[in-house]
Amino acid sequence: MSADEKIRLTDSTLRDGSHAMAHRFTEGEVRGVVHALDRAGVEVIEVAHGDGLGGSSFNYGFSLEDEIKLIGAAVDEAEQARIAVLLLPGLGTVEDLRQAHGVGASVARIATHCTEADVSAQHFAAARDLGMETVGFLMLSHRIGPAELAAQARIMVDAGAQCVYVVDSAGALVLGEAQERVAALVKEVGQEAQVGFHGHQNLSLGVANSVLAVQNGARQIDGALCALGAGAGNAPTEVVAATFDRMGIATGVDVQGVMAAAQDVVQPFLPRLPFADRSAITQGYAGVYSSFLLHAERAAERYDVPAHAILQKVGEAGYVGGQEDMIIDVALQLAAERDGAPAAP
Ligand SMILES: C[C@H](O)CC(=O)C(=O)O
Ligand SMILES: [Mn+2]
Repeated sequence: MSADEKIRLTDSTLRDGSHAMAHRFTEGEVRGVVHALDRAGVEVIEVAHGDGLGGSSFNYGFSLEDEIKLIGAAVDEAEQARIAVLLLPGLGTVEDLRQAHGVGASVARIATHCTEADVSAQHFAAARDLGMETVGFLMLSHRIGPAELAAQARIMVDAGAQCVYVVDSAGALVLGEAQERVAALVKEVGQEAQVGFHGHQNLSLGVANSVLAVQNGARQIDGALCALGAGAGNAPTEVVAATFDRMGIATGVDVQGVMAAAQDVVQPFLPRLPFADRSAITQGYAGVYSSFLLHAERAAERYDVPAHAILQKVGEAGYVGGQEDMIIDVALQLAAERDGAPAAP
């Protein structure tokens, strides 16, 4: 990496943080966060339902406010930052992408399970036709090895992705595991596209893994203010910015500005600070999708079984995003075992 090369930080407080907020962001909160991040020099700010465009539903949780309205408000508030949206093919549609683009979103992040990059082709093509910048998101990247993951990144780049992310959705990658995956992607697609890293804090390694990602060639890194994100949260943007600055890794971000944004803008509206409690640690330990946390907590309360026990079983079963209903199934099985009833077939 040359000394004048900058690492681009994308802040996902207003998208991944939507999980931790049970998708209850108000327009005022969105405007406040975008204003602070934009003035601090963060180049890309992601805004959407936690599960991406079209996520507001019974299965994933209803948004308080219409996401297209929130995206439009973010665009209106930003002076230099570009507004990104996330889209999971099958959950969000090309029409959702058009609407987001229509109100000014200019970066399309298309997310698939790490083995299913092929379902993203139509969405990358649509995003490129709209003139949007394209980013691929390989979720639950710990589930497959570096070579297989690089092959999936190749599919996304051939479909039109300009950057592909190693997405540690479960916060399960431990240091070298993150590093190897990033290096494999850089080797496979580095001539044509950038590589990014999206870390979660379930094992408290989001920041360390982000540093290793940069040292292995990643050029885009995600964070969220106050770590606001699913599970124990994301790598905190303000900590990533401060750490990178200490290491001489240029981001163009004003460290004092993002620290102030976290403490003065985000912290006051948080229902709870993201925290590596037993459930969130279990997510990292057992490799569970971070956004399953609130679903597991609700099922735990309803069926009077521990959330961490549900998450452990969910990890053993290998469920992926979109299988939120299986959390109820697992909770019912645990309740039946507790009551001495025969387990369901
Ligand atoms: C839809 C997920 O929340 C995307 C993400 O941020 C992750 O997998 O991590
Ligand atoms: Mn995430």
